Amino acid sequence: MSHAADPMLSSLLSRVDAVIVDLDGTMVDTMGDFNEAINRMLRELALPAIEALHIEHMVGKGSEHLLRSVLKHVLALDGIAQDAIKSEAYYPAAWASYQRHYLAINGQFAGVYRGVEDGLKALRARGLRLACLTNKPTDFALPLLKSKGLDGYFEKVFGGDAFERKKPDPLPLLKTCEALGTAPARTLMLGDSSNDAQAARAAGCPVVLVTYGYNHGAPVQAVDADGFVDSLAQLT
Ligand SMILES: O=C(O)COP(=O)(O)O
Ligand SMILES: [Mg+2]
Repeated sequence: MSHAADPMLSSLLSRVDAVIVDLDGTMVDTMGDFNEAINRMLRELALPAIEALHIEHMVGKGSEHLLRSVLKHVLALDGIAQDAIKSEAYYPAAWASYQRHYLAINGQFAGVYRGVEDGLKALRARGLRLACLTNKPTDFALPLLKSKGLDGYFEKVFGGDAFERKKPDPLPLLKTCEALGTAPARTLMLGDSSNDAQAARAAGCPVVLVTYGYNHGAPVQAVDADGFVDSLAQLT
């Protein structure tokens, strides 16, 4: 599908040397993987199942945060101190089980969004350097990118465990710019959620968000960003 060139996007792309691309909700629709791995883990721990819709609102701040939110939800906890202790008691077993199940199904219930490969090819054709920066653990991200044929586009891939803090903290973006050797002001963040946008703003990177990903159940257009695209193909 061809898209009319967007003057705002063209101007933005002409002012950057590199693009940092988010993974979940931006390149790959991983909700099926999250749903499958989480519910296999819950079954193993004899806990109640959770619906995909609830999971979608919990994705974005890394797997540790996701699991803590899931445990709190299925244990129907209300946040008092006693509940935190109860939820934490499940956490080590939940984390071990979740990792095992996620790695076993990684990519099987996930698909690359339409327009992603065309968009990445176009960015490379402009001579832009590409890095993937996700809050997903690096050990989940690397095999996923490979199985979806996306690994070859990126010079660097950093997961949520690569640095001391995750997005929305600016640190992972600043470290990625450092690894690419590019100035933050000339490095575009391409993501799907407020985590990506807040991290980009704080790092001094321009930011464009896709409109189809996971933004904690909130409308992404309300997030402070430099632009929005319905498909990465709009970057062509
Ligand atoms: O795993 C997550 O929490 C989200 O990952 P993302 O940073 O690629 O969107
Ligand atoms: Mg994302």
